[in-house]
Parts: sequence; C-alpha cells; structure tokens
Amino acid sequence: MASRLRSRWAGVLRTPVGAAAAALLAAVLLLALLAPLLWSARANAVHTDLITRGSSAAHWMGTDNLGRDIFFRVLVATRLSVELALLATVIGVVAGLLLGTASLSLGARAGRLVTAVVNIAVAFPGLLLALFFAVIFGTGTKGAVLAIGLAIAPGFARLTQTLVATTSGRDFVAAARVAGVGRFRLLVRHVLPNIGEPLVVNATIAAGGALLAFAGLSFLGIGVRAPDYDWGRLLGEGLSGIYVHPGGALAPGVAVVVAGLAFNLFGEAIAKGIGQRTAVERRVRPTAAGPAVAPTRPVAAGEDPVLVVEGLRVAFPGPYGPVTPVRGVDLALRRGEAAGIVGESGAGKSLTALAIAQLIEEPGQVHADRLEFLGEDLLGASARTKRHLLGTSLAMVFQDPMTSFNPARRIGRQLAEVAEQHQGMNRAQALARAVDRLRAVRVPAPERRVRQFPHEFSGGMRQRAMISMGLMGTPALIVADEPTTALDVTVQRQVLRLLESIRATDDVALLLISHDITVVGQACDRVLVMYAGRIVEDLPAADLRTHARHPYTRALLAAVPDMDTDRDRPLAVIPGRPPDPARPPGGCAFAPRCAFSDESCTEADPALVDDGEGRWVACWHADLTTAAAGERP
Ligand SMILES: Nc1ncnc2c1ncn2[C@@H]1O[C@H](COP(=O)(O)OP(=O)(O)OP(=O)(O)O)[C@@H](O)[C@H]1O
Repeated sequence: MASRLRSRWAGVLRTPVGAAAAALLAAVLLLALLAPLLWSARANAVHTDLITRGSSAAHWMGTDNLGRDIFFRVLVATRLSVELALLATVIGVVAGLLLGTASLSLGARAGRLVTAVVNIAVAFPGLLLALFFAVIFGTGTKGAVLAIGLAIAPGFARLTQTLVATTSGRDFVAAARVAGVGRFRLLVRHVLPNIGEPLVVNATIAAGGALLAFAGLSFLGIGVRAPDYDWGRLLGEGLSGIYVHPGGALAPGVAVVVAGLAFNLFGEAIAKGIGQRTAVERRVRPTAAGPAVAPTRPVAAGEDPVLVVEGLRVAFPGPYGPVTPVRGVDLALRRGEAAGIVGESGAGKSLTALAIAQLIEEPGQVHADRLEFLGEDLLGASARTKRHLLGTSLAMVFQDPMTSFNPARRIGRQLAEVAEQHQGMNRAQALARAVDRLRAVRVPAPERRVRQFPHEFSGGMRQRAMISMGLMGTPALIVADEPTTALDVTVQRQVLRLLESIRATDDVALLLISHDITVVGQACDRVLVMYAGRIVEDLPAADLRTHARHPYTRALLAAVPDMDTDRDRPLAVIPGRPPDPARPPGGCAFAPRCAFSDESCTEADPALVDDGEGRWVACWHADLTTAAAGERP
C-alpha cells in the first residue's frame, strides 16, 4: 500500500506539470524559510535619501516611501505570506474535517444538523465569508487568519461529507461496525485513511486560494498590520505609486501570482495523477517479453480455439524487485468447452482471469508468449480492436456482483449500456434486449426488474443479472471468477446450472475459477490445478478422482469430506502454507508441503508432462502417486 502510494506520488512528479509545480513550490517554501534570515536587515533598512525611487542597479524594484528596498521586502514577506496562508488552511481543513465527519462522530441526528449548516455556508462565496468573519474577529493578522480559515471550512466540510458518506457505506466499515468498533476509531482507522488522498489534494489547492485571499485582505487594509508586512500589504503600498514607479506594485503582485500558481498547479497535478489512476482503469498491455519461467506444456489449441494462452506471467513491482504471482500459465479452450482452474487462495487464479480479460492495472505487468482470443492476437491488437472484441465476445462474472454493479443506476440501464456501446443499439432497443437477457437467465418479471436498483435484487439474482450483462453481446467465452462463493448452496447450484445451460445452448466456452475442487470437477470438462502461480496438473474432470497424480491435487481431493468420510477422525488438511510469491522456492513450489519430496524436488521445478492420454502433471514423483491412483485419494 505504502509503496503503491509512493509510486503514485512519484508518477505525479514525473509529469512535466507536476515536476514544474513541485520545483516552484519547493522554491517558494525554501525562500519562505531562508529570506528573513538572509535579507531582513536589507529589507528593513531605511534610507531617507532614497525615498520612492524607481528601479536601479542597487534597488532592482525601487524603494518605498521610507527608502526601503522593495525587492528584498518582497522576498522577506514570503515567510509571513506563506505562513499565514498555511495557518489559515490548517484552520479551514481541521474545521472542515470536524464538520464533515460529524455524521460519524456525533451520530445521525446531529450529523444532519451539521450538514444543513454546511450546505447553507457553502452557498456563500468564500471571499464574502472571509470579509464577514474579518469584521467579526476584528482587523489584523489574527482576525484575517481566522476569517480565511473559516471561509475555507464549508467547502472542505462538504467534500469530506461526500467522501465519508461514500466510504461509510462500504462493506469493511459495516464489518467494523458489526465488530463493535467505536465511532472515533472507525473514523480514524477505517474512514480517514481511505479518503485522505482527495483531501490532501484539496488542501493544497486551498492553500493557494488562502494565499490569494490573504493578499486581498491585507491589500484592503484588514489583514496584516504595520510593522509586519506581507505581499498584500506591499501591494497596497505599491499601488498608490504605480504610475510613478510600477516596480513597487509589480514585485509583490508577481510574488502572489507565482506562489498561488505553485500551490494550485501542484494540487492540480496531484489530483490529475491520482484521478487518472483511480477513475480511469489503466489497463496494462500484455507484452511478449518478461521474466523467465519453468517450461510448461505446449498448448494443444484443438479445433476452433476460442482462447489460447501460452507462458502467461503476471508481475508486480515489489520492494526487492518484481514479484511474479503468475509464473507461466498455458491453457486452451475450444468452443463450448469448460475448464476450471482450482487452487488455494493466492495461487494466482484471479490474476490469470484478469490477465486474460486485459484487466490487470498498473503497476502490474502482463507477459505472454501467446495470447489469442477468437484468433485475434491480443499481444499485438490495437486498443480499439481489443475493446470491441472483449466487450462483445467475452463475459466476465465476478465473485461479488454487488460491487460489479453501479449501486446508483438501474439494472436495466447498466445492461443496456453494453448494447448501446458495442452493438450500436438505441436506448429502447438496448432496454428491450436487457429485458430479454434477464429473461434468458431466468430472472422473474424482467420488465419490472430492469427498473430496479442492484440493492433490490437478491444475491443470486444479482449474479444472474451479472451473467446476463455478459450475454448482452454474443459471448464466445465466459470467465467466471468464483461466481458462486458468495451464494448459498441452493443458489450456487442454480447459477452453475445456468452457466451450464448457456454453454450447451450457445456453445460458449467457460473458464471457471474456484477454490472448490468439487464444484470445478462437476461443472467442467477439464480441471487445471494451480499452485503458486503455475498449473501443476491438467486433466479431464472425469479422471479427477481416479487419475489425479500430483500430490497437491490428491491432497485437495482428500480434504473434501463426503458421505464415506470417517466422522470420528479429524478432517484432512494440507500441512504448511503456500509460498510467498515474493520468495518462490528454488525447485518445485509444493516440495516443502509434500510427503514425496526429496532432493530432486528442491533442485528444479518439474515441467508439465503428458501421460499420453490427455493428462498432464508437473511432478518428479508422479509415478509414485500413480500406484495409488486407482484408489480414492
Ligand atoms: N495488485 C497486486 N499487487 C501485488 N500483488 C498482487 C496483486 N494482486 C494479487 N497479488 C498477489 O498475487 C497472488 C495471487 O493473487 P490472486 O488474486 O490471483 O489469487 P487467487 O488464487 O485468485 O486467490 P483467491 O482465491 O484468494 O482469490 C497473491 O499472493 C496476491 O497477494
């Protein structure tokens, strides 16, 4: 998380605007720090013989009505100007945060009251509020700081309220509430860390605004008072003699503009950088090069292949170099064929599915020797071709359909959007197709249901709606990533039957991902067993119980209880834990947990080898386990 955040900020600084804004801001802050130490004496030295002089070699911007050097006064004023602007921003941000989080910290009723007050305050222009507060708090530095701070607060509170409302509706906050986490802790631990980024961006921009507002108040004479001076006061003084020598007004004016720009541009650059990465999904182009992988089996594409994947690797940058959770996956699917990927949590199943659907986001890297969908090479295809191909011919079904649907839009509109985007249908046609597709997945009363929101659907119905979204086009492949994990057993069966019937009637290939070997064994033609980023066994589902040879597959099967399981004995478990993808072991990744492992297993990673009957296994000791393969593992 921290490294991801660091890389985002580093990414922002690498853009030309971001780098320029950061350099400018650093220069302003450095000047604020050093100028009073270096040039205070020169800035305050009175020369009665040099009163209101124009620019000269000795005084670049001329002198004021006491003969003081305007250029050095502007430099020295940087500290007070920036200091006061930052102080006002801190007051505004803290007040905004307190008001914005009131609904969480004070409870719903008091929160509603605060929201109403904030809504009214937001309606007033900031500078008007600042003037209003300046009159209340009295003229002078303190009054101006409080005035500007409180003028910033309503806008900031409004933003915080919106962000808090979005975040507190999320599952992890609900879970923390159920777990009895107190309000303050909920706010500090669960909500604020998730809304911090936009708040920081806004605070930076607010600091730029505060700087300008301060200059305005001081210029009007209700800000900084003599003998102190900030840019606003210098501007006010300089303006009276602007026609005689313009330097007196120009220098503080330029300083206000440059410093204001530095804050605003920096804030904008961060907002843009962060926004790009959160709002727009940055898909990663798969590339042919990549980290070396253990040799795997050549892909038997078969007739009419829908999907051919060879040597698929997915890597992420890690603190000690790239981490490769998917280390060379090969698979091929024909029309109407169903293959299931099974494995423990963290094996790389979801990443494989996401990589196939081109949904891996930066900084992830997808590499493959071959990645073809419906004969189109996804490695070389243009973004437009891929979008069209995947948008119309690939259906993706995720584990939690609640998060896959936009909660604020009606189901019908969300389904229709697919047809409008990819099939050029008009609104009415697309909605009619949505009704038809919902009917196809056996959602009752689809005409009424299209007008409902996702929360009005039951879990099973949402999952069907998700599948129907995939069926808005004419998919050749459905990739279903744990589609039934969130559902109860009865609904699970219905969803699996639905996928099966779609496959049978429309000849659609299915890639089903599950951690449940029984589900995969029942719903698929082939079972691909994945361990630590590799396929370690690939065999027909019909042979699973009788011909599985990899100790891991056999251990997975043994861990499934059935009617014959001796209830007096503890359930079988696989000892140990899967390896950390950041530190893959030298040889076979399963060796540390395997009863058959010996030296050969730790020396080299075995390749997937064929037994000549369509079963592939990557194990140095597959023959040892074969002896027991006739029996139930
Ligand atoms: N964005 C990411 N950045 C870094 N590592 C990641 C990222 N996404 C996944 N991983 C790592 O890749 C590995 C495989 O993740 P993946 O989600 O594919 O597992 P999985 O087999 O689908 O497990 P599960 O059944 O729990 O979903 C995990 O160790 C995970 O921590």
